[in-house]
Amino acid sequence: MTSAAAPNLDDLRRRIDAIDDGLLDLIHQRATIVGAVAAAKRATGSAGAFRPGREAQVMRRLAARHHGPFGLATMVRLWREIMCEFTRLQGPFAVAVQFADGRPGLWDLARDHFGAETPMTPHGDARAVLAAVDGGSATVGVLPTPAGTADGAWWPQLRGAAADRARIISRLPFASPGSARGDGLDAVAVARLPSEPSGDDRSFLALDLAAPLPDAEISRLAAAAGLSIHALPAVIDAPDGPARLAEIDGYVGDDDPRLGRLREDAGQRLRGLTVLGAYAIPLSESRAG
Ligand SMILES: O=C(O)C(=O)C[C@]1(C(=O)O)C=C[C@@H](O)C=C1
Repeated sequence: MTSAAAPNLDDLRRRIDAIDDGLLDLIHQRATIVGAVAAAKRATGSAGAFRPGREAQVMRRLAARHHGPFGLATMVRLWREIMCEFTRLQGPFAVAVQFADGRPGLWDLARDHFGAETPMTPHGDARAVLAAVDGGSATVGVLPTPAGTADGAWWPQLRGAAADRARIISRLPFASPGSARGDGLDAVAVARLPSEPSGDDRSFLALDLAAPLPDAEISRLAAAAGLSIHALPAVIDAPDGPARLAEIDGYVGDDDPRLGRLREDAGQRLRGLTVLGAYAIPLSESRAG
């Protein structure tokens, strides 16, 4: 009877070295291709390096392919770092984060999502984060996901008609909160980018109402227009009537014809309707992160 020779540690490490060399060579090849992607974007006048919809598609494809003992969440972290580096290589990329009351949860989520080498600045409140995004000193702002009736809610500030206004463009964490010091915290990212669908999205609408409307009536009006309400997570009282935040299943762009139908059916009850943005549904909702 022959027994298989015990693996030789030096041989195994030589194989690891060869794999590491191969991985690094592939990353260098990827850099060359991303350089060509940037040139192609410039040639077609296609705005901006950062494409959160495309990044979500890349992550979903890799997550579907992924198997074995190497953790999915760690794989996502590696690719987040890779894609953030390739975003920075195409142009300035900086992140403004709400970091209030010494609570570092959003900072951790932002750093994990946008990369350890991306410049990040802390801001004491959401208004300052949005000012940094509007003023261009930050490409992206990271803010708590809107909920409830909080005073100083930031989402009403995204209402407006300007085509280049800041919009919600992603939700964090995309896979796992890791060791973020936030205890279940989740965040959204805002940026002055044209929003683009990832193929599996949710959208945020601000509904400026003339008077309070029951949730069931909002859902009925939305359904009649072909829109499915995922949640009605937040409301504020404004002098002319309440503003409701609606989270919609699927992607809704500024010129979605369903919005016209909703305006028509709601009539005087709806004073204003703004698309606040959309986000790719995180992997953590469809698969353990
Ligand atoms: O596909 C692009 O547009 C790229 O710029 C490439 C890339 C990547 O590294 O895969 C980098 C940045 C974008 O946010 C999305 C993807």
